[in-house]
Amino acid sequence: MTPSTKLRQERKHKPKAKSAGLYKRAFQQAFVKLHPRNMLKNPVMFVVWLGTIITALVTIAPNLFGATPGDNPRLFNGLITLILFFTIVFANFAEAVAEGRGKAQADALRSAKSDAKAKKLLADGSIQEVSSTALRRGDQIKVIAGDVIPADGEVIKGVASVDESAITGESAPVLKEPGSDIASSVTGGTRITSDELIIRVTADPGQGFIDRMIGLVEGASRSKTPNEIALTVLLAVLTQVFLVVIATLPTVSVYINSPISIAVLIALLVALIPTTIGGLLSAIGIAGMDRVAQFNVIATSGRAVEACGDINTLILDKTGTITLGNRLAEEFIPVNGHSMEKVAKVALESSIFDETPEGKSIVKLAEKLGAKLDFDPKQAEGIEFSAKTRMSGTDLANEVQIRKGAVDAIKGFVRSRNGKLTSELDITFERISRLGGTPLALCKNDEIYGVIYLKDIIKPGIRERFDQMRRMGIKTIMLTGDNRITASVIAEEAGVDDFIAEATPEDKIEVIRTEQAQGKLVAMTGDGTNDAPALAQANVGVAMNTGTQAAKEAANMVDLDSDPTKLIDIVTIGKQLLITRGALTTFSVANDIAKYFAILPAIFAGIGVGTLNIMGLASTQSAVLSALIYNALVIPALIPLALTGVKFRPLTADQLLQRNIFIYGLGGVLIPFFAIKIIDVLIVSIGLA
Ligand SMILES: Nc1ncnc2c1ncn2[C@@H]1O[C@H](COP(=O)(O)OP(=O)(O)OP(=O)(O)O)[C@@H](O)[C@H]1O
Ligand SMILES: [K+]
Ligand SMILES: [Mg+2]
Repeated sequence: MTPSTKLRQERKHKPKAKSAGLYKRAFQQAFVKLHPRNMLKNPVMFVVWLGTIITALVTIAPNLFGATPGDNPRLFNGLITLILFFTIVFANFAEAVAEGRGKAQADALRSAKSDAKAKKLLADGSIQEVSSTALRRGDQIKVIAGDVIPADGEVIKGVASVDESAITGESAPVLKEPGSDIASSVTGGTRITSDELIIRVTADPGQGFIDRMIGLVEGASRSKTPNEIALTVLLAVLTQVFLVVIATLPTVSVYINSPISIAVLIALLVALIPTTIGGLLSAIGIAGMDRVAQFNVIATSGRAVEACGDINTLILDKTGTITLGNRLAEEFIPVNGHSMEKVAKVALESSIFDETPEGKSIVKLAEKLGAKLDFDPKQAEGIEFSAKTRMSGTDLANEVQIRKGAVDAIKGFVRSRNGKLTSELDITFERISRLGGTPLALCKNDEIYGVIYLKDIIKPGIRERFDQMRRMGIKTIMLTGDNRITASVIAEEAGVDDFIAEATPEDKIEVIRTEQAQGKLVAMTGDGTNDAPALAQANVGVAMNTGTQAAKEAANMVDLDSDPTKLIDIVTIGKQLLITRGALTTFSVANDIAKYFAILPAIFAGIGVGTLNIMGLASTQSAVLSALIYNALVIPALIPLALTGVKFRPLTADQLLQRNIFIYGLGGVLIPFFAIKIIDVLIVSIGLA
């Protein structure tokens, strides 16, 4: 099995045998994590950790803090110590399982990485073999067929095919060549399968794409997100409040002449502080990033995944996102009395240097119609398409300028040369646009020859996805460089909430800023260098892996499959992460009510307040033990939910909140009543209390 197929399988489905090993390792890790330095990171569990030490002490010396009530304090204190210890181990286990899934992925990635030798080009043109770790940004290297590309870089010379399956899992080779934004970027760890390339290194060792991916999936650079920090602080405050309340109990108990043992006090404290969510919190966060990775999306931070859950506005471009994107020339429509032969010839001339799919399809259609070049391309110059000019074309030696592009752009070009504009052009433009196609006007100097009809198809099922977004309360905006009519037809058909046509790269940032100024969180997906500023401006920017280096660096997520509609899945995962955290917090806090009623009678046992024992538990000791055992077991019981997330439904945030408070709040109050009662019956029957 090659590393890449291995990686791919890892991503798509995890074999069962592997997960057995994963749990075993996680269990070992759970004990390693008992180190106080690690425990200090989690205030709630640290309190349990301190409690365990104290109960261990009073197991050895029951009268350490004064005489203890009860028949066999050693056994009782020993049992509490054991249960508390496992409460911590279970919490550590949850985190270790979540981390372990990432580690398995990182191992697969590492096997795709090579420490191969690199052929470095020296200033005098000679080649020196160096270790790939010796390469620096700006170095030039040579790779030949069969080599693993030793570093991330940009092709400056040569044309070759590269197998990128180590990253994308897609085995079809990709053509790499200089110049074109997209095709010129290569990733270290991928393999060149034909010819040779000269590459300028763009990343220092350890900073490359695969290195970053490994770091991310391993959680090395996973820092707590603002939401997570806020919740940790809240849980710490809650813990402190309970600590103060319980610290006052001994005074009260002396006053009412009902002495309470230190072990019972600690048991009550641990039962009341939010150990369930405290124990599962980091596992939930790690699992969120992991789920995004399962979708073949690399998030640069947990914060980015989380931000997805709060997104109000989703900005998508038209071509390739809402439509299939293989915008191909369907037809040439002559205007101003020109013949089809003439139009096909000018169309061919306009596109011989155009490497975009649009350009290549125009050449193909023109050649099919019999068009031939009557000049030497070496004597001509290609004018590359840019999103700003919305035109491309060819300049001939004799000052002849051939252009094709957005109709208003070409009209501007012809007008500036005092050319004549006719209504025939406008009619054709409108007819194509109404079909949802993209019309490109075609001109040679000041003369318009015809219109090229670029046909594109809306992706199947996209309408349903936008409906789903709407139900979640997310507004969708289509942003396109195309004309208003085409944009409105596609927007209508696809069912987006709003659209903006004839958008320049500057407009894209402006749209995002406007939304953000209204307090909205914006997600956007894009692939071009001209999308980079907008990707950086958006709260969540998802770059396509096929996109340019600039786009990938500006974004906070990279989609390895380059499927722009995945933004919709990522938003779902982000939402799910926030919902899961909220649901388990609700459940954790609601649990306290039952645990409180279970332990309370034990506190006041000395004054015989039997009526407080509403759960009818066997004895004060069995009540304390049952509540604590439940408290410990609920953590591993909820690990699967913490890792896979609460099932997601496309509802608005308010509807979801109500629903979850109902399910996890009410469930959280009721479940422990039954569970603690059952545990009580069990431990009495085996004679533990
Ligand atoms: N190769 C090309 N040559 C000339 N003109 C082009 C070419 N490709 C696109 N155009 C014109 O430029 C306009 C803007 O194209 P561009 O690809 O920048 O759109 P965009 O802003 O990325 O939006 P979208 O991808 O949603 O269409 C197109 O609508 C078309 O009229
Ligand atoms: K608790
Ligand atoms: Mg585009």
